[in-house]
Amino acid sequence: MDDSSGSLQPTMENEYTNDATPQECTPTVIPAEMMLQRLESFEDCTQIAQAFISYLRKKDEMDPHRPIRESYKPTIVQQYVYPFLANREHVMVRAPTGSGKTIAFLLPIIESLLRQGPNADGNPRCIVLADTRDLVEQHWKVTNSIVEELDAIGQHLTTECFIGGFGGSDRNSVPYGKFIGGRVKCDIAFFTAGRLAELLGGYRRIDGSLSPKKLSLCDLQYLVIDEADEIFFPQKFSMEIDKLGDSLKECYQSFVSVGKEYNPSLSLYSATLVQSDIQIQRAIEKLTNGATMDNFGFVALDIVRPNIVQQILKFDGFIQKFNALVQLLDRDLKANGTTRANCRTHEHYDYSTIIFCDTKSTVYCLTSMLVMMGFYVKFHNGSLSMPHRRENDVLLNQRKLPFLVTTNALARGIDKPYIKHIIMFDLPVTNWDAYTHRVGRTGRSDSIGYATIFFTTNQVNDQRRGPLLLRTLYLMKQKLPRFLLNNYGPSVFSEEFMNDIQQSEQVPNFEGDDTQESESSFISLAQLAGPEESVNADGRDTLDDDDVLSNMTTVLPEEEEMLASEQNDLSEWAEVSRLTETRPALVAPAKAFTNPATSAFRTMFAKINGSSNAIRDVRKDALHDTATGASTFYESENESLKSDGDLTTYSKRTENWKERLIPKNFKAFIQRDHPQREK
Ligand SMILES: Nc1ncnc2c1ncn2[C@@H]1O[C@H](COP(=O)(O)OP(=O)(O)OP(=O)(O)O)[C@@H](O)[C@H]1O
Repeated sequence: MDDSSGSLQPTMENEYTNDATPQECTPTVIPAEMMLQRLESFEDCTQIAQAFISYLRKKDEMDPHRPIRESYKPTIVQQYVYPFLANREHVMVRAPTGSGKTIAFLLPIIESLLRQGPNADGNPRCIVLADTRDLVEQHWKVTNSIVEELDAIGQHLTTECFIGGFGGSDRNSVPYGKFIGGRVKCDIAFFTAGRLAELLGGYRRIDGSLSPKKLSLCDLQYLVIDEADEIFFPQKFSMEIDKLGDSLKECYQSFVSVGKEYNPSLSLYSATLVQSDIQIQRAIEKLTNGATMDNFGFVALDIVRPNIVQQILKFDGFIQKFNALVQLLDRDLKANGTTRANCRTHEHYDYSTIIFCDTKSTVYCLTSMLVMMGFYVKFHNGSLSMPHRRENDVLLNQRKLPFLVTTNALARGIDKPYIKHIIMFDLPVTNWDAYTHRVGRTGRSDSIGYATIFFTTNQVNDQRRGPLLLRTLYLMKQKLPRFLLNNYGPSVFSEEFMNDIQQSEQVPNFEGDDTQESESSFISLAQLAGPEESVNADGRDTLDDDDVLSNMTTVLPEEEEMLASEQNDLSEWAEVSRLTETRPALVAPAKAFTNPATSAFRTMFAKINGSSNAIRDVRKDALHDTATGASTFYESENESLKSDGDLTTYSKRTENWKERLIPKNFKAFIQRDHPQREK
């Protein structure tokens, strides 16, 4: 035990203290007896420790960017979650991205299931739910790797993974999601929300039929919900969660009727989970047998991420953003020792980059444009078919892919080696939490990562995202750009804190520059982590439209085919528009061009093709000039939120976020000031 007085533990490497925090709160004191229970060493669960250590070592070997570890010990979140799950209690967990939440739940659950011996009826004893197919598949693969290690020491567990997305003939080629006697039979089952609801039976499918029941919850001991705040986000998976709640209630009732107890542990995880979130509270009511917040343990670590160096670049318009993107990608190629001309055939990428956009249409347009300019780039979004996702996955794992353009579909949970740079081409629109998750795709497990954030000055950013961004940077222990501080500081920080800053020569930079990596090959990117002027709206060191156009190369035929076939896959983007036969061909869904946000691209396409008439299926009223495109989009986005009646939800989320209390000294804390849950 580190502190028998039970006082707050500085559990992260973060000794920073500053009294003028945006909001003050007294962290909960950890009772001394609680501190005793944490798992300080893997060897404390001797039976299976070796399997986990061996898995972690192999994982580290796959990514040389990670720190070299002589020995392995549980991360902070793993230490504190362990006692809750070992005692099969309910727990909510908020811990930074890349801090090891997956092992935090797998370790105690696997240990407990192995200790109990074989499962007589074969129904799942643990269900793990996550928000995207990619993440569910990742959890399943991590578990299988550990199961393989366990097999080697004579310990056996079975797993199955159930996700959708394999339509038609693909379904038969999927080697998992197997049924035994028409039922789900395994120890640990992994689901997306839709597949789980479907397999619970009585779930209305798209064709109107009701699904047959293939899954029984009667042996369930653990229900794990990863990215819980996303799963419970209003209107996202509410039908699926209702279905799960109904099935659990049936079990509670049937057990009570025969005088037995049924009380599976519910555990929720996310880097942005908030205990006071009303959606979380409602979900708890649905998914437990009358449990309240008082019956939950709450493990909360702050989102400090000094190992992810974040730089904010400010722009006035869309074209400038694109110019900067091109420059950044060129620098990233240089850091990998290659150039645009050779990037398709480059042997191994030591640093891959993920570019986040807010809409599918921006993803399509950006991908098309970058391909035209000679970059080797693939795209991802929620509509992409599983075979194409798998293709991207393989390319990334083989280090063949330098750039992936995506929506939030890849924002959460994905843990890939070699992702070194995150570019946020758009800031998150509806849910600010996505910021934390997006930048968290790099800097995994204490490695160094870089994130470049594009900030466009417009009304919505001014009113909402500017302050949110400033606050988040502060909480993540990042450098605060002067322009954000001047514009939004007063609405985020106390007067006292602002005065301190104004008097200081330097903009606060809580870590200094020593977080920069020494690897010289990457220094070009690291150097960008300076002030916002590096690539900026002042025209210095940027290309103008004509430069951009002259830099374009013809789309390679196979790339064109790939884009066409991938887009043809997607029913909502089925209509593919080819702009010209003779000039550099561009393939993009016609619908993409009706989004004002992408009007800048459309204008460029028009230039390439000589005349805007060459663009088919473009609504005339959606045509904006490049300078106003982005701001019009943000205004219209605000309008559509209003007209959809979503504005209340949006502001509620925002307010909610503002209410989030971070301990005064940014130290990890654990809350356990409630009575033991009745067993
Ligand atoms: N005890 C440990 N020691 C060293 N590395 C670890 C340890 N536990 C987990 N890791 C590694 O840390 C990485 C991140 O873990 P994980 O994917 O569970 O993060 P996470 O907290 O779930 O992040 P996110 O919020 O993004 O989902 C993984 O590659 C994992 O192998």
